[in-house]
Amino acid sequence: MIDTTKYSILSKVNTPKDIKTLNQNEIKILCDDVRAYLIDIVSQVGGHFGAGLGAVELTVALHKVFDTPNDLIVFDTGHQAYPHKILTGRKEQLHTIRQLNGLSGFLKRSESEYDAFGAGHATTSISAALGMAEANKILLLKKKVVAVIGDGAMTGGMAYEAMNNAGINKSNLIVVLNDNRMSIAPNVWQIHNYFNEMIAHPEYKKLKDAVWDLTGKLDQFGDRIRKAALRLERGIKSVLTPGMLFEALGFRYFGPINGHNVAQLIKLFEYIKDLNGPMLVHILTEKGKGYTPAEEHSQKYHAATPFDKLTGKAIKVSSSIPSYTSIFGKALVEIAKENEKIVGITAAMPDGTGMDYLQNEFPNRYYDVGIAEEHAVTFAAGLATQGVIPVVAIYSTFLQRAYDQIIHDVALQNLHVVFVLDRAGLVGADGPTHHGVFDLSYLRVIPNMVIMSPKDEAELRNMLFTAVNYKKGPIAIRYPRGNAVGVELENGFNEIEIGSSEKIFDGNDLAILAVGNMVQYGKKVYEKLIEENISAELINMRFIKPLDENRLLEIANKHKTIVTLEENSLIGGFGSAIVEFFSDKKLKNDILRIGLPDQFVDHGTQAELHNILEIDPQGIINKIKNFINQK
Ligand SMILES: Cc1ncc(C[n+]2csc(CCOP(=O)(O)OP(=O)(O)O)c2C)c(N)n1
Ligand SMILES: CC(=O)[C@@H](O)[C@H](O)COP(=O)(O)O
Ligand SMILES: [Mg+2]
Repeated sequence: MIDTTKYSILSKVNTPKDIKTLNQNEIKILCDDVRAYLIDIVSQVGGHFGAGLGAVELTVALHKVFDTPNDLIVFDTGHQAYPHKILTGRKEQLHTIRQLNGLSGFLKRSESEYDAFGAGHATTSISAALGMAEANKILLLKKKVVAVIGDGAMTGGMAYEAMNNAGINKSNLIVVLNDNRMSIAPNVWQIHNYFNEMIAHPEYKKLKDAVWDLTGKLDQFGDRIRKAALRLERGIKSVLTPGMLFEALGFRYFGPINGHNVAQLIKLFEYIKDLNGPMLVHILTEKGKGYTPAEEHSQKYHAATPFDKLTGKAIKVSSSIPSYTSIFGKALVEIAKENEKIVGITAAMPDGTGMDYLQNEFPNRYYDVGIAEEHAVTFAAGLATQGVIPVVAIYSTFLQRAYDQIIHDVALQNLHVVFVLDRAGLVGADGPTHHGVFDLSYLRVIPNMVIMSPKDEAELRNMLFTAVNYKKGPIAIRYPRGNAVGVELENGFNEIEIGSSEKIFDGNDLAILAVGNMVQYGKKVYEKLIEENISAELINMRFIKPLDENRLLEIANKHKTIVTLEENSLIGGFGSAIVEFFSDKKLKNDILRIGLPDQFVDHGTQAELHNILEIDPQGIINKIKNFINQK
């Protein structure tokens, strides 16, 4: 908890109405206070960092000029909204952010009337804001609507779908493009290259200088001509800069302007807020602005664990057990060394997915397509038609974006695409927008799809090797966020027979069928039940599709009670597959499905959430005992 009274102006600001009365100098101090407070809090509790630092002046200017919450500000993605939370009545709670029962790490309508639209996934803001702008027309409302979107989120196709629609409708909508040239990693936005080439182009420079010299010679007309020339230069720039792209989509383009000059931002927003039609304000900012380590290493400080404010060094020592992500990244390089047909694809998440290992080793076999998951999948399908083996690494939650592409472009054509779903299961602090809890359900219904989940990092390596060599169609591997188990890794790889399972422990009283990381909980449950003289046969099913049917028939004959364990929604997940199998075979066993309920799960640590949802060992045991004792 930080005492906010030490911030001279922020201590007097609780909601945007308190900003309206501040003068220009107090506004500047408020920006410094918000930045300092953000650094204080995130250094203590961790969270998203660089983006918020880069959005301080923008956020202050927006709440200064617009009448929020009546006027609507729609932040894209939401990780940059900590300054927004500080200025909209939540500064005292900021230290609870992303913690159980604390503030959400993103925008959440149920958390605040100032959060016009929920966020978490990128590139939704313009579409949502356009909906609000059109609602204004239909309901004869007078609300101003502003979308705030980063250059990374602008690599998502939905942004152009929305802008096209806004242009056609001539909607009253302001889009602020917060351009810091960064996504999480350096951004892959071709517009940046165009912009750089144009401004750097000698012809552009000659033209600009010629105009400037000309006005110098006509100095008897003094500044009037120079000002006209400046307008001309701006006109040329807006033709030659990204402005042309947005102007073509029907947006009036303003910029690029300095996104850290709060006075200039206020002046511009005051000038445009009552104009009609779609407008785009292009601001240039620095991710991590105001905190040197975050300015110098903005990819590293995109999100931070608690750190020493003076040195920037992380306080928590990381575990010696490797993450599943790093195991995947290293294994992919090992396998790619022996198979030149393999390429890796990420949707703007190279280090989050571990694809950065391939990027470093084989840069010309690595693709960062931007925040464009839909494109990533169909791009992979195109590669696969030519015999290339694409490994598409996309978080479980973000792969939801590309559902039709998986069905229509990959599975229907039975193309060999390897899907690697990191962050499968409950991810923890990022909460319901990021939990990867539906992939077993959404993939299992797709014909031709093979789905497997490793019990530990050694099995992950072999599953990746198996998937790359499968060749008969689409195949997916899913594993959780965080550290693996800490088992010994073998040298090389062993292919796993598709649809095969593995007996971990024998037992006579009941059978536990587990997939993925839940096998580890199954082991703990086995050990605790043995202490109570209950012997549970534990099977690592490995494949959610196809199922090991021979194993299931053997289990059905041997045990009356069967328990399934998965970290996925129970609806349509692994347990559902087992129930379907037993029903189709007219088998009369008692089946207890343990997994995630039909609800959105809030944020907290993974352990806290497992405990609350009773999918941790003790919760599983309680459920098994209750089930066995049921009449
Ligand atoms: C659909 C989707 N894919 C990936 C992500 C992961 N992600 C979160 S923030 C981010 C980069 C956003 O870059 P930008 O919009 O430029 O914002 P900045 O962090 O630079 O302020 C990415 C890729 C996401 N939130 N949503
Ligand atoms: C805002 C966003 O979507 C990403 O920053 C995400 O929070 C990353 O998740 P991990 O921390 O699990 O990589
Ligand atoms: Mg950016």
